[in-house]
Amino acid sequence: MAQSKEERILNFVLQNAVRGDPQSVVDTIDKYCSQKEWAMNVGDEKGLILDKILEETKPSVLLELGTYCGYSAVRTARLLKPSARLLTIEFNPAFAAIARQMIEFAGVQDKVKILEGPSETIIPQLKKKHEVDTLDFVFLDHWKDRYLPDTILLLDHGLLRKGSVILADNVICPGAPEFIKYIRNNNSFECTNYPSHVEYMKVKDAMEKAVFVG
Ligand SMILES: O=C(c1ccccc1)c1ccc(O)c(O)c1[N+](=O)[O-]
Ligand SMILES: [Mg+2]
Repeated sequence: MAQSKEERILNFVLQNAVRGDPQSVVDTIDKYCSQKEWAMNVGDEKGLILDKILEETKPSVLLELGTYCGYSAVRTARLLKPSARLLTIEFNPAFAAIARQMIEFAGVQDKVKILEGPSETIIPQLKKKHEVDTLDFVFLDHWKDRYLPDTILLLDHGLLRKGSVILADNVICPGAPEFIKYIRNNNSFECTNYPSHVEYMKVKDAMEKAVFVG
């Protein structure tokens, strides 16, 4: 059976990156996806914005929506303190299987747990089933029309606290207009926009940071 693009990305990493070295995994995925096949990783340019906000926030409990091949999970985990934990939700079982292998190869499996299934099902389970109190950091990078309903779910289930940071990818391309309209008009959030480009392309994109102020 023909290999999927995601399998080709994983195999390129297994053959070219250094086991246990998350930076080499990130760099190798960026090399493949910028030179061989485009893929929807947050990428090197927006990845530096993610890095900076993680280093400012120093989160202990993190949630990512949209694991894909595990690029941003590895990129995030490489910056976390040893006791920090990242929960990452992926709807697509094939992507989750690739990400699991990517995360294990990078050696960050002790910090990262993949939760397979729909975000609308898993978010309400975070407190009781996954022992989350509140989230310090949330990275939105899944279906763009889920950004707003899932943010509302996080609020409704008491998963945000004063200072919780939401970082959303792709608020220009493909775009998340309903999310942006809601979050920028809600006094419970302080928003900052970070202009950038779609990963591995010259097309304009941006990330939006929204800090929950209670
Ligand atoms: O929606 C797409 C998309 C649409 C069409 C074809 C390929 C990808 C996309 C593009 C860039 C992203 O950074 C990203 O996170 C996504 N996504 O699906 O979550
Ligand atoms: Mg994205």
